[in-house]
Amino acid sequence: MNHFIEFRDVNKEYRLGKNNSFLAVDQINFSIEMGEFVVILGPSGAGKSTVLNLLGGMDRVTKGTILIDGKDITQYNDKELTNYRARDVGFIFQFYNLIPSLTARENVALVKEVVGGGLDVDEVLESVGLKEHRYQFPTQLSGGEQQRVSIARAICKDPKLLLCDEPTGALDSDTGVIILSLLQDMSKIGGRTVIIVSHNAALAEAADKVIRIKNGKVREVIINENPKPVKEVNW
Ligand SMILES: Nc1ncnc2c1ncn2[C@@H]1O[C@H](COP(=O)(O)OP(=O)(O)OP(=O)(O)O)[C@@H](O)[C@H]1O
Repeated sequence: MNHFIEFRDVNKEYRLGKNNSFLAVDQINFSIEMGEFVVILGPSGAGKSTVLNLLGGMDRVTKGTILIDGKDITQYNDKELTNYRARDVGFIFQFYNLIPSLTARENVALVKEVVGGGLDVDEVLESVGLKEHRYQFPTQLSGGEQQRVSIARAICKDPKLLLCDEPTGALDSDTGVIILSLLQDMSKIGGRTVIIVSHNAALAEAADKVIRIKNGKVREVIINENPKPVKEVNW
């Protein structure tokens, strides 16, 4: 069976000075199917963000293969990797990285302009509940609203996958639930592949697949036959 995403024996070693190195990702194998809502869990320093960065083409493996939709991204040259990042991956981070001098709408439209193609900006803003706020600047928006802008920015190019690194890390828990619910809908209703890195083990109940990482290794992969809607999880 061909998987949408496959990590095969992936290592990431960081060089620390001349004679020292650190294996942040140690022989990792896992697969993800198209449209899955996946959470990568693990303690601080486990290697979660490193895995996400390798998946998003922001960093290169030391060894191993990463297949995305049948293509081995570890073999991409710099230009191919830049194109992959720009067209195929939507990133959502803990801090929203919005451009302060642009309105919500302009922040989203800018990405579309750079990448080309994609979805209608106003429809995307409406789908994340920001229609009324689209002409406001980031400082005039709440944290949850700013994160919605960053989600709109990530999905407007209609990427193959959405990668989210602690997307609720800077939000209060009620707002966090709303954002996670929106991300779950992106997968359940929108059919997108959504991968979230989190410390929050409660999120496991809502995921189709849970990948637990510790000390750079996959400790466990759990497939949930009946994931809960985020709003029904006991946070
Ligand atoms: N550029 C780098 N150079 C050296 N070591 C690094 C580098 N980036 C990450 N590491 C190390 O790799 C390990 C894994 O880091 P990573 O950020 O992937 O962990 P994490 O599970 O995402 O942690 P957290 O939940 O705290 O963000 C850590 O011990 C970190 O110090």
